[in-house]
Amino acid sequence: MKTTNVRDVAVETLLQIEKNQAYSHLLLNSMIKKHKVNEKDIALLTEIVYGSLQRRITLDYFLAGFLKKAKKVEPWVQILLRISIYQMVYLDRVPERAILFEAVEIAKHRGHKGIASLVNGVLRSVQREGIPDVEKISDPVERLSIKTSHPQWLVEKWMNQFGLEETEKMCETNLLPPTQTARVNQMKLTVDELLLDLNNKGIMAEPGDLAEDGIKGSKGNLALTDAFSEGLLTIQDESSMLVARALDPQREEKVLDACAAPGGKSTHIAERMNGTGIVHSLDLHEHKVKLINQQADRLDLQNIQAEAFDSRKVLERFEKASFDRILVDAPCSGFGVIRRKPDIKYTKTQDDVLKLAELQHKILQEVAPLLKGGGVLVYSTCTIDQEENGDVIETFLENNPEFVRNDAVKELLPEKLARYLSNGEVQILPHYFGTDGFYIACLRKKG
Ligand SMILES: C[S@@+](CC[C@H](N)C(=O)[O-])C[C@H]1O[C@@H](n2cnc3c(N)ncnc32)[C@H](O)[C@@H]1O
Repeated sequence: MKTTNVRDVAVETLLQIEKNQAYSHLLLNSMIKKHKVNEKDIALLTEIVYGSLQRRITLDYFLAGFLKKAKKVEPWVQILLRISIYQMVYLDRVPERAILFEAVEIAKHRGHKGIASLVNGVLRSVQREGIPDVEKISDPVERLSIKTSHPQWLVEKWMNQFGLEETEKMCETNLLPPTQTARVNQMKLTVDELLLDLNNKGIMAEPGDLAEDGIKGSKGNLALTDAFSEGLLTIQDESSMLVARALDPQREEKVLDACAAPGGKSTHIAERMNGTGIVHSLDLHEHKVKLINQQADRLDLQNIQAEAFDSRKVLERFEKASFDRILVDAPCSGFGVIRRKPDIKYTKTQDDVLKLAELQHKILQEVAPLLKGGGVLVYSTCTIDQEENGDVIETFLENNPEFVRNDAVKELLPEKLARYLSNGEVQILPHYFGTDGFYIACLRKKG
């Protein structure tokens, strides 16, 4: 594949993400397959797609001054200009001459000569005049929004929740590529044994930064290793690995995972139980249940029973007080995983947050009676939004006085986390440890 086409595939991918609100990671994978993008070009394509998506607001701000005289351009032209400016500003290794040439070629073949000359004109002006200095924007919300490409409403919301300094650090971290991490299947081997095995095979990996089950890989895709196919590891973010630790399932217990697909935490729970007992893994969507089963098969776990079921109706399916432990890893806005899914910051709205909080509350309320007295309930999300996290737990505890916060959870979680843990709950922000942003609350039922 010629490099020109890589940029064209980038334009097509970004156009579809915008038009169909498709998830960037899923769409990019299918475009790579469809256009048979070779190994060498995948890195550049990924960088251009993610980079220009991550910095969309910033790039549009850079472009606005140069597009002033042009009438509103078509979406594909805007995207072509964005990816070109992205490469000019953020990618040192691509010569500007090549960027301009290829942008003009794409404009010619997708549009006509007039558009090609507009694209050429805009990019040449950027080259000549340089981009505006975002640090000069005086309003702090607007400056942070444009500098780190997060919508203003989100920056404002986070500033109210965390203050300017934390919000700034978080927004900057959201622009960084995520570290590749995996969870070691400790039913089969230890972290040290797996690291030795990987390093012997030339795969560079080292212990994780936060979770005791975690490793991080520097080069190559851990999902393509023999260790992955042999069920020795599972791709998972380190903050996510803390959830099963907080739940602390014991051998032979009966556990409910109310929102389980694709099965990252169910399989961890099942591993922690050493393949004994039973984990009932529910998910609303039939097609996602298949993903849980695939992971359980790969890891050779016999103690997971996955089924499609709406957790808002579990009382029709299970008996009250029949579970030792329950996990609600709830559907959420995903504001903690913006590094991986940048489209989230442009598509999710405050209305979504409110609807999600309602759903989260309904699920928690429904599963609560299923827990035995003395049992543990863990609620987690991959968001950093107070309304979906602390507020949901606060309301749940008000409505369910038989539940209390389980501060003992701090003994189960890494020492490093202690300063962020209080009253059995922790909000991890992405810049604390370079992990996803995550919320975990651990509760106990009296009795
Ligand atoms: C955050 S994801 C779970 C991730 C999973 N625990 C893991 O670690 O791989 C939330 C899941 O909840 C599911 N979900 C949404 N509404 C649900 C409902 N009413 N009942 C059961 N599952 C639901 C979604 O399909 C989604 O797969």
